This record gives sequence, C-alpha cells and structure tokens, in this order.
Amino acid sequence: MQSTIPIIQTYGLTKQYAEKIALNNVSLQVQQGQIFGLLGENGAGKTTLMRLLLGLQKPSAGEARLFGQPLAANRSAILAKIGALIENPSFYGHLTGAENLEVIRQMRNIPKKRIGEMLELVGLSDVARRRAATYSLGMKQRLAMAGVLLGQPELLILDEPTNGLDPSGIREMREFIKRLPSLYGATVVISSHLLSEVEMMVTHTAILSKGNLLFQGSMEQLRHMVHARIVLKTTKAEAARTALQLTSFQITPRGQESFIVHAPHEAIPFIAQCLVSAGIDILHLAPKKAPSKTCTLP
Ligand SMILES: Nc1ncnc2c1ncn2[C@@H]1O[C@H](COP(=O)(O)OP(=O)(O)OP(=O)(O)O)[C@@H](O)[C@H]1O
Repeated sequence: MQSTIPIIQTYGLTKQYAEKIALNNVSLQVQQGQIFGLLGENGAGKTTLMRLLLGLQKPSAGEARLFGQPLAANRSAILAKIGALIENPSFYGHLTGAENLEVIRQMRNIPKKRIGEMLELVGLSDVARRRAATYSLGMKQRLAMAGVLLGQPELLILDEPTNGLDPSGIREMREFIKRLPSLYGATVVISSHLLSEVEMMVTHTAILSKGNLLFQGSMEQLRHMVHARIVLKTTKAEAARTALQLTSFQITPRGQESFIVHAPHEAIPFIAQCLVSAGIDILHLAPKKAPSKTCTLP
C-alpha cells in the first residue's frame, strides 16, 4: 500500500554561502513511487538541494524531513534507506565490474546473489568479467547505478545521471529509471538542466531557478500550464533561443521572431530577467491566456 507520509518534505530550506544564496526558502514534497525531476539551469541550486537532502551540508535555514523523520536528528537511519549518485562515479579500474560490486557488497553486508541480479538489471551481465577501465561512459554509469541499487534503497537521489552520455545511453538510462518504482516501489529524485531530457521519464517535477522554486507539480499540471508568449527582435532570435533553453522551459518557435514558452505565469519575471541579462531586447512579453497579466517591456 502506498504510504501517505511524504518520502521527502522540506520546509523553507535555504542555503547561503557568504553573499550567495544557493537555495532560497524551498518547500518541496516528494511522495512514494514518484520519479521526481529537479530541473534548473546550471547554478540553479539542484546539487545544493541534493546535498542538503543527504545531510552532506547543513541548511542555513529551514528543515528537511525524509521518511517522516527530521534529517538532522536521524541521519544514519535515513541514509541507510537512500542510494545516491552525486559526483562522478569512481571505480577501481583494474577490477572487473562484478569485483567492483563485490567491494560495495562486502562493505554493506549485502547478500551475494544481489550482484548477479543487479548486473542483469542494468544489462552488464555479459561484460561483468571485464575490467571496469575498459567500460564506456554509459556502462560506467550503469555500473554505478548497480552499486547504488545493491542495497535496494527506498529512495534514489541521482544528480544528472545522463550527463555525458550519448543519445542511446540517455535512452537506456531513461528506460531503466522508469522501471524502478514498479520493480520494488522505489522513489527517484533526478536532476537535469533540460526538461526535454527527463520529461519522458518523470512523473512529477520541480523547477528551480537561481535558488528559487518556480514550480512543483505533476507533469500533467506542467503540460497544462498557461503559455507565455514572447515576441523578440529578429536580430537576437538565436541568442534568445539559447537563453530560453537554459531556463529548462519548453519552447516552440513561432515564425522568425516569436516563441511560445511553456511556463507558468509566475515564471514571466524570471524569463524576462534571463533575456535581459543575455542582452536581448524584448518587444513584447505576455501570457497567452489571461490578458490581465499582460506586461509589455520597453
Ligand atoms: N561551496 C560553495 N561556495 C560558494 N558558492 C557555492 C558553493 N556551492 C555552490 N555554490 C553556488 O551556489 C549556486 C547553486 O549551485 P549548485 O551546484 O547547487 O547548482 P546546480 O543547479 O546543481 O548547477 P550545476 O548543474 O551547474 O551543478 C551556484 O551559483 C554555485 O556557484
């Protein structure tokens, strides 16, 4: 039966480094069985949020609760239920894939048969006896995933696991992650700077920008959000497209100088800010529906 206690609940989570606010007052909820996409441009605060959820850093303000327990007071018990892939995976290159998993298995006292099961699950059985140094990047990512999954964690926290993979590697990883909730009820939090890369796998999403939470909800809600229509000078259309891509919002070109940006109303000031800071003149920026919120910038 699905638990009603959120797997992750944060209240006003904030992280400040000297003058820099990396995460600003973020209140987030992730329920069991969700594949939750954490989206945002580089520097949006995704890794900071993940590090706070793992207790690798302490918040400047606010609180994180995992499995219904405050992280600060129950870190070891909570971490025992989590598998995380945060930095680049490291391996013993001179050991085979299976031997690398054996090292993890022994450290964590996991039954031996899980190694074969995990190699099968990530599709590395055939190359299990090859040295990890000879693996492609995609195979290394899958080996890292097998290591994370050995202990059957209830929650997986994956920081851009498709980074550096080619399109077929991305597809494989996506198909694999999609199966996890049905395999054994796992909950997955996965970060990406591109909505297009995760939209086919996530069930829910949160969009971060400059440390602020712009949106959280189901993919269904995201898809049904009103559109913001943006009209731009032709000479800067290409630059605008690049700037908009960095916001993670889906964009659809309309003619040479106009775009539809699929974004919530609340994101309009942020979109304008992105474009202005990229040196783009905005001729017109307005929500497609709800004309009362129309704003025209000089
Ligand atoms: N230790 C630190 N000291 C100072 N500033 C930091 C530190 N760690 C992160 N930041 C800043 O906090 C902001 C958020 O960084 P974070 O790494 O969380 O972003 P991100 O969304 O994960 O981006 P990326 O995709 O580039 O990893 C950035 O502006 C970053 O420069």
